[in-house]
Amino acid sequence: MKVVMASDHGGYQLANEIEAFLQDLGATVTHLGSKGADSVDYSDYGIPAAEKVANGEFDRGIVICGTGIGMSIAANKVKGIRCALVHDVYTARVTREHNNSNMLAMGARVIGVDLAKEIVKTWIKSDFEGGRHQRRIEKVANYESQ
Ligand SMILES: O=C(CO)[C@H](O)[C@H](O)[C@H](O)COP(=O)(O)O
Repeated sequence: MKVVMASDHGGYQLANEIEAFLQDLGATVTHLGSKGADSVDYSDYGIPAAEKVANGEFDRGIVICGTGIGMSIAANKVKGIRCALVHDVYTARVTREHNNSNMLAMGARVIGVDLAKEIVKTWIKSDFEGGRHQRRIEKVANYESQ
């Protein structure tokens, strides 16, 4: 699986941990940055990451800022992106099964490294169930296309 990552100054430390963790899981990871403590704007990193998922260059995207909120809002502005802001293992699984989320957002100022790794592992390994959920995400996609 090819995964693109993005973070800002609030998320880069957790993002570095998650990048290594994803590689241990067997994923091919590209981290667009930012990778340091200098203050940056999450939109400058989150939107390019989302575009690379939307255009098929990457299978999934993981974006991390202080809260995860800015990154998730930015990513979800890109057509075709279903970015889920997740801070627990249950919704990590269900957002794959029900929403077919193609991006995951987390807040490094909200959760710790161990929980973030559990969330990422669950999200990577869970599959979309289709059926009634396909109909629902299609309705969202149709609205997005108007
Ligand atoms: O959480 C975020 C956006 O939703 C960002 O990661 C920022 O860290 C947050 O907005 C705080 O920004 P600051 O410049 O570090 O105060």
